[in-house]
Amino acid sequence: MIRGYGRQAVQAAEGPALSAGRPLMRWAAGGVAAAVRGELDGLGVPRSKARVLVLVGGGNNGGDGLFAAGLLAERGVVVSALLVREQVHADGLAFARRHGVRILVHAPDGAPALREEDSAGEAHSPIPDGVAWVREASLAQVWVDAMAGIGVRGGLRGASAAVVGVLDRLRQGQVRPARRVIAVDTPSGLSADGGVVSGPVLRADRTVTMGAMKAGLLLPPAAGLAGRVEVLELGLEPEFAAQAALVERLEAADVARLWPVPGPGDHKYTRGVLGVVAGSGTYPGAAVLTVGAALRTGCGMVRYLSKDGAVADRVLDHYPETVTTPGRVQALVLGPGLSDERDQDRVRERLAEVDELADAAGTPPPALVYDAGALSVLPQDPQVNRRRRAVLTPHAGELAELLSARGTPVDRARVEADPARWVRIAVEVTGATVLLKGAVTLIAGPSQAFDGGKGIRTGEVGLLSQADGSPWLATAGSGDVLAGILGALLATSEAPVPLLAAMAALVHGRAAHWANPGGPVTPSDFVRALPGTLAQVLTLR
Ligand SMILES: NC(=O)C1=CN([C@@H]2O[C@H](COP(=O)(O)OP(=O)(O)OC[C@H]3O[C@@H](n4cnc5c(N)ncnc54)[C@H](O)[C@@H]3O)[C@@H](O)[C@H]2O)[C@@H](O)CC1
Ligand SMILES: [K+]
Repeated sequence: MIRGYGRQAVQAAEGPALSAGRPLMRWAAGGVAAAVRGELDGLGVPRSKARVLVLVGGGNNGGDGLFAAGLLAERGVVVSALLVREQVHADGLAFARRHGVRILVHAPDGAPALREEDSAGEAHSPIPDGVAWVREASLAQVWVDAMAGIGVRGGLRGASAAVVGVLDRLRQGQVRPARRVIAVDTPSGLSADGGVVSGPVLRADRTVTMGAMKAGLLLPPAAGLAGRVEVLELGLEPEFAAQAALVERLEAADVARLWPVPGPGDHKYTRGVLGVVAGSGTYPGAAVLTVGAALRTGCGMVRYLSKDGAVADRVLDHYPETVTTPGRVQALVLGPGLSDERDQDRVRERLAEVDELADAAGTPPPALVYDAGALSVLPQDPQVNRRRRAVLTPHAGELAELLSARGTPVDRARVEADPARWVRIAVEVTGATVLLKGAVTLIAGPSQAFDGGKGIRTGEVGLLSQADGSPWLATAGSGDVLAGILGALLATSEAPVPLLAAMAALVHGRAAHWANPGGPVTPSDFVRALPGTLAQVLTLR
């Protein structure tokens, strides 16, 4: 489980360590310098030709950058530090100077002039705007962004913002992409607390974050600017364990631990039966994908309940193990491949039938996945949805539509600008668990949905963020597969619904990768890859 912390928690965790005199900044700088050396090696740059530009802000983030600059220069790398503030970390600056880092000073906010220090760091010779540091930037194979970390307030302004603008233009104009950007702690300008991007940010290839993962690095859209994120723990694990996280992310080992693996005493009914109401004359393939995904995720039985004979025949052609007679189910997937009003009537009818069967047997009504065409038939009463373990699987556009139809007007762009906020609002408005699909999938659930669950002490935060799939996953039919995986999990496990949704997202993303690592995949490919993916994940149990 990866836990993402906000600024307050980081400060609370670091405070005692700093008071105890632990040299956190030196360790942090050591990690940054190692990451820079790793990137230079990856680019095949010999140490004698290596050039690095470090962007230095006025706080401790800049301090990390200055110490890292000194450590690199000590090893023979040509390092320039561009100070975007007049006052920077004094010890860091002294250290950098001592090791021969070239110091360039950006003038105060807004002013165009730049100056360069002489080797003693005393006399400053004015130099024309854009000459020294832009030349250095274009020569450097690695840029290190240490302008601001968790101490940033609002979007980048002044010299920092201007520097990002220049570097972005420089990067765009270059044919040769052989350069890496490493962000220190966070890409400067991003908040540790959330995923909103409120100003210019230098997109990083890699972020070395200090002490623990920051919530903002797990949340879109900010997460998309951080590149590969690695945590430098700095021995602060016990301190962070005592802090509250803002968001969580399941890893494969968590999924393995939580997965409903059948025991010797199980039979098809104890394992769980899933009903599927999906597919139509217009989109028959959705039924095949949803049923296939559910079967290959593993449940006792899948009942295909849509009463469209032609679609049912197609499903049976692909999966003869599908049962097409009505009967009791523990979970129901509603909506993939359904679109018009007639389809929605069908959803209501099938749901009523299934509920009647459960009622007659005195068993709880099935848990529900509302996907695509079924989102519009979700009951208005949040209590109803909460009670019956309902989960919605919209993308941003569908979420905006759903909220707008329920008296909370919002459009797709606003959802995409702050999905963590809107997914929580959607939980409040609907009472359901909401899985918001995207490059990063966010899951939020009503607090009750996290309760109990066989002593599972994960998922307490109420917000989960999964980034398991590659952009190749964004293809028609991908959501039908996710709905099938999730349905199978809901039918077979009583774990808290948000955890099941996060598990489904992880397995979905991994199966797509497993089907064809690094290349294009079709949903049919990743349905086929599901059993192998799961077997691999379960080795971590
Ligand atoms: N607390 C600690 O001892 C440790 C902190 N570390 C580093 O210290 C950082 C936190 O340091 P600080 O609290 O000093 O804060 P930061 O250095 O993250 O941010 C403060 C700096 O950003 C500038 N700034 C703030 N908002 C801005 C805006 N909108 N536009 C432009 N500039 C802006 C400030 O003027 C100041 O120069 C962490 O992110 C991490 O990199 C590490 O050295 C590990 C140990
Ligand atoms: K930074």
